[in-house]
Amino acid sequence: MQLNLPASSQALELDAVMVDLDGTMVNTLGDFAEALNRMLADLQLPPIAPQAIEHMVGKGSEHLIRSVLAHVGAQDVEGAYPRAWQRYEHHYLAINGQFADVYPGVREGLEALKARGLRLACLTNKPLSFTRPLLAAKGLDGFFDQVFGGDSFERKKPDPMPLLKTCEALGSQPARTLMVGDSSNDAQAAQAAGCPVVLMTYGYNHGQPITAVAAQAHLDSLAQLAG
Ligand SMILES: O=C(O)COP(=O)(O)O
Ligand SMILES: [Mg+2]
Repeated sequence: MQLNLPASSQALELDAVMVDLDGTMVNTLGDFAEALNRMLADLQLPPIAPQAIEHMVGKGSEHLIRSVLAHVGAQDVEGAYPRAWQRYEHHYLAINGQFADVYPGVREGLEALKARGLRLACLTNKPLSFTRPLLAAKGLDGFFDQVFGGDSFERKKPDPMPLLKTCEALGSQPARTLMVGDSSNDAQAAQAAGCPVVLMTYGYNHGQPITAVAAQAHLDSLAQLAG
């Protein structure tokens, strides 16, 4: 089907859409802050502010934990990492979704894409064991034919591998499969995979303006895809 992008003369010929999770569908900064600060308390390390965490989200949990340990001045990041991961996983699963909200327009946008007969996948760098319960808790799980996390494949976004594997699972050509994301990781992966990409302006992009990242469109709400 054809998808017309707002503020663009471009129409995309699509069979499927891959949708990122953190910063695109759900504002999970509160969950990250809660789980990370409980982890830091267990390790007897100082807390971290949510604004600092926002710049570290996007490249998966391993990268996030290492960045946080370095930020709070852990003496030996690699030495502290195994226990940090174990405490983080424990706390994240305990609070998953309690400090997180679905962004306005997400349900409307997903409903509109589904109504047009597009196959949908959730493709996130978040571990799959965190992803499935979060989608269910927010009532978003029913939209997706496929759900893949940062540990579903050998490599994560910005590598194109997760997108190519997801296209395969959806039975859709990359050029006819739209990536909807919020960060340069999504855009780089899409470009390398040969997928069109649209970027949401409200998410997390390592503290850099997302409008500086090339995309078919930059949108303030997923509901704009419904138009
Ligand atoms: O967990 C992360 O690092 C970010 O996840 P995302 O790919 O859904 O933005
Ligand atoms: Mg994201």
